[in-house]
Amino acid sequence: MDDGGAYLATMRRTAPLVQCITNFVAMNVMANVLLAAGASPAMVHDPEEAAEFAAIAQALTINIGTPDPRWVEGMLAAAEGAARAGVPWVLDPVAVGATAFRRDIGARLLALRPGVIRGNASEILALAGAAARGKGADSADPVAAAEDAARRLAQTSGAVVAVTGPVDYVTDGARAFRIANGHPLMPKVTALGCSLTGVVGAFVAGQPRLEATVAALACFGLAGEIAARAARGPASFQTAFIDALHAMTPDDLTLGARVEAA
Ligand SMILES: Nc1ncnc2c1ncn2[C@@H]1O[C@H](COP(=O)(O)OP(=O)(O)OP(=O)(O)O)[C@@H](O)[C@H]1O
Ligand SMILES: Cc1ncsc1CCO
Ligand SMILES: [Mg+2]
Repeated sequence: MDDGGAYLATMRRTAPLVQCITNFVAMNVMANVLLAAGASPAMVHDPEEAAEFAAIAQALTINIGTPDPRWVEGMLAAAEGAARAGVPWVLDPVAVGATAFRRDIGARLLALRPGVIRGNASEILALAGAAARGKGADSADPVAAAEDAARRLAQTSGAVVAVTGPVDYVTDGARAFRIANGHPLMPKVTALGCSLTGVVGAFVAGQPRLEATVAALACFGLAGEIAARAARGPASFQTAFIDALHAMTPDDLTLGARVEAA
């Protein structure tokens, strides 16, 4: 797992169409982050078209950040459409432990077998059925506390599970990696995690799920490190982050990725 650049190069070459069902907070920044990374985002969520669109996308991502019943119908239809068409899909279970509504949505989506689940530590703990201390969309648990839950969730769901935070942890239930890239300004910009879920979708389109997810996380974290050098605070950081993602070459990623087997 020492050539993250190859996964970035393939993603750029194919420029995958990524269908994003995401929250109202994330929609604009997520689309811009995906364009900067080299993918083609499309925000398509209504049940009238979500399943049909999933069959023409190269990846689908579903984020439950600001749900309502009609959007949930669109999420379920899209996940089913993706499964029928063999399109990989990524679940971002925002604040899944916070309310009964979110727990129910999380369980229904999990039953539709996401290829990857990407969340912060509190979200992965809650989705796995363990005690979690999430503070709404923010994590209140350390990544290390969610590693066992992530491994179990990967084994029971068949998904690759990514827990993000200061050091990310990714597992398919058998193998696992830690990714040390990133910067403390990243959680100070809302929806960067949601945007990362989109980038994970772009990387897993047509590529092996575990390795592509690790490469996506390293790429995202490295862009954060580069952006921090030019930033004066969270607002200028967001701008610099999109620029850094756009400027990153496959060689930059291979040299800058800090990935270790766990
Ligand atoms: N303290 C930190 N230091 C370095 N990198 C971090 C830190 N916290 C988060 N990150 C990085 O920020 C990115 C987003 O992860 P995070 O866990 O904050 O997502 P999230 O909680 O789902 O965010 P949001 O819900 O706001 O979209 C990841 O690339 C992660 O590695
Ligand atoms: C702040 C916030 N609230 C619901 S979704 C979201 C974006 C970060 O997950
Ligand atoms: Mg999140």
